[in-house]
Amino acid sequence: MAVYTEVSLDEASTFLTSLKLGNLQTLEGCSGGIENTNYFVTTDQAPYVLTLFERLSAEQLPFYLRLMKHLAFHGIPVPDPAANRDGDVLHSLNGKPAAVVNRLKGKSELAPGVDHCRQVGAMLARMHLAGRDFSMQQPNLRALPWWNETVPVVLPHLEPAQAQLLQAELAYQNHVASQSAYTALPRGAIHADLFRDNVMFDTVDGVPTLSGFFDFYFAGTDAWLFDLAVCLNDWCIDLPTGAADLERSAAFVDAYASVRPLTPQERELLPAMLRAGALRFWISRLWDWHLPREASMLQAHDPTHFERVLRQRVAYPLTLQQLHNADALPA
Ligand SMILES: Nc1ncnc2c1ncn2[C@@H]1O[C@H](COP(=O)(O)OP(=O)(O)OP(=O)(O)O)[C@@H](O)[C@H]1O
Ligand SMILES: N[C@@H](CCO)C(=O)O
Repeated sequence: MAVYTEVSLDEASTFLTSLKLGNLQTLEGCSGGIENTNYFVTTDQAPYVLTLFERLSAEQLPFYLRLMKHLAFHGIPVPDPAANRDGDVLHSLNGKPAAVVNRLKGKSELAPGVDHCRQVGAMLARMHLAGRDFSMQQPNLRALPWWNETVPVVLPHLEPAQAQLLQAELAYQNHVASQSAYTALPRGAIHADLFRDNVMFDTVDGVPTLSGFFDFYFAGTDAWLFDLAVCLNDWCIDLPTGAADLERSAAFVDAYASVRPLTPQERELLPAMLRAGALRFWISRLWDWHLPREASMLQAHDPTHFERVLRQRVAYPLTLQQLHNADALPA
């Protein structure tokens, strides 16, 4: 259940009218999601999603909402936050920060094939390029400094072999981050959490067609390659084992590179960033699992999944040369 703050028909109607989004027709609490209160609403103009932010601070929200607005303006299919007459996209409803965005068509594809990966890869690159002239900056709040802070907190909860892997990987990532190749990685606004459940596909003429990226609430400014690695670790693996699926990985990377060719440093650091992406979600899942926040509404995800992914990425580093048509990738 993802309605933590009730909104009545009258309250929603007044709110939507004030944003000039039309006359309310339906209001339905959305059962998906665990972070925010979401309502699907329809007016005589269009279908929308009304979100009341339960945990994110009003300090961080403008970055996420402005980024979505910027990307939507540049033709990337992402929810476009509605602005009031002063141009503000962050509103307030029933004591909570709130936003209204257009509702994306379709549904998530939780068992993606090669063609889904191709579409997401190409759109990810388009999104990175579209973010180049976004003027706001916010660090990725789940990056190396947070890993260094959080690893000591979760360590006491681990088995010795897990603790050893976690510490060794953190040391390795600190080393990678000190290298000149890492500093030279192109950077910009990244989604940072573009898993299968944060992308929609709609069926157009019988063909599954990407209809949007959403849930930008871990977005930040970071290496584009990290975003690509996070995606490969979710879209292009065998979920039960965490092993890379080479065909889907090649499709994803080729499609990405056909829009934005990878730099030599990105090609070099792909295996290291795949490990970084696995480490990031292993740490956050361990943190949510072992240290649930008081009155938390989060249902923690299984941390051992990302331990498996990390072990796979360490044991079998995925290089571009391994991908079937890696030679054809632009350098
Ligand atoms: N703009 C949108 N268009 C269509 N559906 C949406 C949109 N935003 C959210 N949804 C739907 O609402 C569900 C919950 O949204 P979202 O994932 O953003 O919630 P959340 O509470 O932030 O949760 P979590 O981080 O757990 O995924 C999504 O799975 C999706 O089905
Ligand atoms: N995608 C994250 C959850 C946060 O949205 C995970 O699978 O751990």
